Amino acid sequence: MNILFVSSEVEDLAKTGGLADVAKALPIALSKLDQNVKIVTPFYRTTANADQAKTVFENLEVIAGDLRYYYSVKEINLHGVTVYAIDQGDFFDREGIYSDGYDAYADNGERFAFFSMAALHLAHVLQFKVDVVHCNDWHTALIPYFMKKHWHSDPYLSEAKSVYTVHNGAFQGVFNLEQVPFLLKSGVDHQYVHHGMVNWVKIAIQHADKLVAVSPSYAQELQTDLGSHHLGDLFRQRSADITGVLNGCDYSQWDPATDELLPSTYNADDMSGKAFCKATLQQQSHLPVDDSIPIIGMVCRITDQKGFFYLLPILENILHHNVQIVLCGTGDPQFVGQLQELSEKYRNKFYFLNDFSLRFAHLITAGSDFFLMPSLFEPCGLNQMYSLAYGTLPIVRAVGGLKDTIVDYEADPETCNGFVFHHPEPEDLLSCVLKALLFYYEYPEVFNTVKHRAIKTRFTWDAAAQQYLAVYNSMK
Ligand SMILES: Nc1ncnc2c1ncn2[C@@H]1O[C@H](COP(=O)(O)OP(=O)(O)O[C@H]2O[C@H](CO)[C@@H](O)[C@H](O)[C@H]2O)[C@@H](O)[C@H]1O
Repeated sequence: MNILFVSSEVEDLAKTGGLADVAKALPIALSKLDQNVKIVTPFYRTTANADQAKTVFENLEVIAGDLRYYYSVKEINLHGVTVYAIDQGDFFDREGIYSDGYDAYADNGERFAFFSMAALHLAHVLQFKVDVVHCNDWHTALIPYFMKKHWHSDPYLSEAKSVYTVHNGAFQGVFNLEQVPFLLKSGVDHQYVHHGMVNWVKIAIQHADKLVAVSPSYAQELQTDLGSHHLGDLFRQRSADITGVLNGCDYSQWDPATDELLPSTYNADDMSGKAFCKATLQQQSHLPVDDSIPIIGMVCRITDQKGFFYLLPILENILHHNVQIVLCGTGDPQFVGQLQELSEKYRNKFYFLNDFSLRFAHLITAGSDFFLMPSLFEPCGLNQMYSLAYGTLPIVRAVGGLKDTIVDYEADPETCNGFVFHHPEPEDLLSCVLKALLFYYEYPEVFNTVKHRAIKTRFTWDAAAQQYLAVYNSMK
């Protein structure tokens, strides 16, 4: 099949979160299944590996009404998969990807409406006869609509079907139409405009041939009022076309046996290197180096989604116990401020790195005993899979993909691989963390057995790619 995979971020090139991990690993896994995949993504100022990019087209033009937009295309080889990076300086040659800091760029709608159309235009320019256009999250959510409205008689796109994957349904691309000249001028049917506003994800739900959620539980949750980010009615109307496909874990990047970012590698048969990683983590976090103290690690965007509003009220309570916490993340300035205050107050117990650091993320994953993900919602979650692979036991809320991947000790001692709580409330979270700590101190042998079980768990991208292929084939 000829697959055009369109994503606003791709790991190794540009990344702010889990979408990037998927946009690299899934196309590579699909190409290993002999599919012809081409990735399209923006060429940002911060795009890494830019030195390897070669310009393959210049001065291409897309038109929206009387507006003309010009762009070039750079080609990059990503482990055998061709990436076409849309180079449009006004839109993408900036400090950040979506924002300069915390505030989103005011013209994000315009930037990604253009990008979505340019991705389709590029398929035409390449004379790539597309079977499936696979779009991801709000940035590319207009694509299924553009395909029907503007490309229905194009020789390369007229027979193409569209798949829309929901990685995070909370971000819906809601814009005032007046502030998106590209969309305004290219024409949008009036039923999608409410009080001057357009919700791109709503349009994708109505126009994509198939919808995929990044875990089976999230596919269910999207069809409930509570878990659908207010889109439940629309998702329910498409229930026959929604599939849940659990993301995989990219073990070429996340395997403690081969991880070049770690001070010491280790594997299930010899986990001594993990203790060295723990000591290094304690050292780099300016915490007492002591193997007997359990470390709870966290790596994430610091947002409501990740549960900070009910973690913060009990963080001090956790810190009163014999434990260390290491957190690496960026996000909401208010949460960040509170976390910084706490880390100063508990210098010997809590280290907070307010940064985006791949190296430190790997060190936390390897050096911690527990990995905390108290998410309010979690479409799939990747870090719990990474931490399992490193023998680091996840403490998670039973939601979305966390529910599909982590089994609590009390639910099933034979298959358990972590600790699970249910209600997004401080008390529930606290008692789960304390239970995990008790387990660490009181039952070291069982803890060890579960660690060994965790490190052997596998969630492969091959399995996920096979399921996506089944979705693509179902549209033929
Ligand atoms: N400060 C930091 N330093 C270094 N690395 C950092 C970091 N903060 C985050 N990361 C990395 O970014 C990625 C985050 O992935 P997640 O899947 O956990 O969350 P995200 O909410 O972004 O993704 C959304 O899309 C993905 C993909 O489908 C879903 O799994 C998820 O549930 C959904 O919310 C991980 O690779 C993590 O290590």
